[in-house]
Amino acid sequence: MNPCVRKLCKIAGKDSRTILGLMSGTSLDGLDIALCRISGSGPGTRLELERFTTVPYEENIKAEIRKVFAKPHVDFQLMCVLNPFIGRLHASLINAALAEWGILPDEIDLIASHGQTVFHAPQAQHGWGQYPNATLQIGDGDHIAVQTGIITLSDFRQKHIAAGGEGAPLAVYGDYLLFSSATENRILLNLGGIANFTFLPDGSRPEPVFTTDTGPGNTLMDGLAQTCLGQPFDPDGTLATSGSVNPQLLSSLLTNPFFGQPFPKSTGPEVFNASYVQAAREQTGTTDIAPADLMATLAELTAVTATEAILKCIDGHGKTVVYVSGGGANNPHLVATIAEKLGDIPLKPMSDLGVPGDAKEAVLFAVLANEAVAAPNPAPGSPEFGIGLGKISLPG
Ligand SMILES: Nc1ncnc2c1ncn2[C@@H]1O[C@H](COP(=O)(O)OP(=O)(O)OP(=O)(O)O)[C@@H](O)[C@H]1O
Ligand SMILES: CC(=O)N[C@H]1[C@@H]2OC[C@@H](O2)[C@@H](O)[C@@H]1O[C@H](C)C(=O)O
Repeated sequence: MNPCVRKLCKIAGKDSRTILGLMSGTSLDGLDIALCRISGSGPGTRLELERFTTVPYEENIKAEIRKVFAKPHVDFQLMCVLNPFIGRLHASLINAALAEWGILPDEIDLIASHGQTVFHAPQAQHGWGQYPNATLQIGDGDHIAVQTGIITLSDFRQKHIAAGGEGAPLAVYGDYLLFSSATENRILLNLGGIANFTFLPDGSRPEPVFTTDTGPGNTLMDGLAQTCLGQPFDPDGTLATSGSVNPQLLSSLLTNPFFGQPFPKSTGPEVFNASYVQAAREQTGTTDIAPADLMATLAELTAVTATEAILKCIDGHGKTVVYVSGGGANNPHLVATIAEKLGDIPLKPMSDLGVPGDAKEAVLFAVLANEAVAAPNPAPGSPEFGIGLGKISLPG
C-alpha cells in the first residue's frame, strides 16, 4: 500500500485530528490560517481553535490575482501559471506560520485548502442553458501537499456542483455541525466580500437548515475605498458614516435581478463590481455625488439586502438571534446599520459562539476536510451531508 494512503487511513480512524483550515476569499486581503483540533465527526464534531492568523497578501500578489479575478476575459497563460504559483505561495505561508508557532509539519494531520476563487458562474448568472453551474478556485492542492509534506484536501466546491448545488455557499455544513442549538434559532451572517447567511432552526423544529448568499458584503465598498481613499477598505466605516444615502441610486442598485431570484442562490464580484455601480450612477444621474455619499449608499445596499433576506427567511419562526462574522463585522458603521434594520432581533458577534468572526470560514473548511475523511455516514435528516467534499492530494 502507498504509505501516504496508509497514513490517511490512520488519520481517518483517529479520535481527533489536527487540521489546518485555509481561506482566501473574494476580498483578496490575504490567507486565513486556522489551526484546529477536531474530534469526532458529523453531529459529534467538537472543535478547538488552537491558533489563527491572517497573512496579508503583498500588493504585487493582489495585483496579479486581480488581473484574472472575476473577469470573463483574461490572459489564459497568466491564469495557468497562477494556479501552481498560488498553491506554492499558500504552502510557503503555511510553512512560515508553523515555524512561527513552533509546530512541526508532522504534527499536522491534514490541510483543508479553499484555494483562490477566480470565477463563480451559477447558471442563473451565465445564462448559457446547455452549461451547468460552475466555479473555479486556483492554487492547486498538489503543490501545497508537496511543499508542506502534509496531506491536503482542496477544491471543495466541485462536488457540491456535481451533487446539484451552485458550489456555494458551503458554510452551512460546518455551521450546522458546530453552531446548531437545541433551544435557539440562529442566523449566522458572514460579511465577507460577498454576504451570506446560514439559518439554523432550533432543535425542536422540523425545518431544514438553510443557506444563501444575499449580495454584496464589502466588495463594492472596498472597490470605492481603493479608488477614492487609496486604502484597501473604508477603515471602521469612517467615510460611510460621514455621508448620506442617495435614495435614487440605492433604488437603481436594488433592481439587479440577483435580488429577485429565489433562495438559495450564490453570487460574486462577477455581478457586483464597479461596472454595476457605474451603470446605476449613470442611470440615476448620480455620477458626481460625493464619495462619502456613495460609500454610505453602498453600505446601505449591503445592509438592506442582507437584512431583507434574513427577515424573509426567519418570518414566522419566532425568536431568532443573528451572529455576525467576516471582515465586515469589524466595520462599526455597517454593523450598526444592520442592527438598526433588524430592530428587536439581537445581533451578536460570532465570538459569542466560541469562534472569532475572522476565523470562521477557515475553520469551516477544516470541518469539511474532517467530514471528508472521517464521517462514516451522511448525517440524518440532510441528504447532502457526507457527500465527501474535497479532493485529496498526497505529498508523496
Ligand atoms: N476595521 C475595518 N473597517 C472596515 N472594514 C473592515 C475592517 N476590517 C476588515 N474589514 C472588511 O473586511 C474585509 C475582509 O473580509 P473577509 O476577510 O471576511 O473577506 P473574504 O473572506 O475575502 O470574503 P468572502 O467571504 O466573500 O470570500 C476587508 O476587505 C474590509 O472590507
Ligand atoms: C465562490 C466563492 O468563493 N464564494 C464564496 C464568497 O465568499 C462569501 C460567499 O461568496 C460564499 O458564497 C462563498 O464562501 C463561503 C465560505 C461559503 O461557501 O460558504
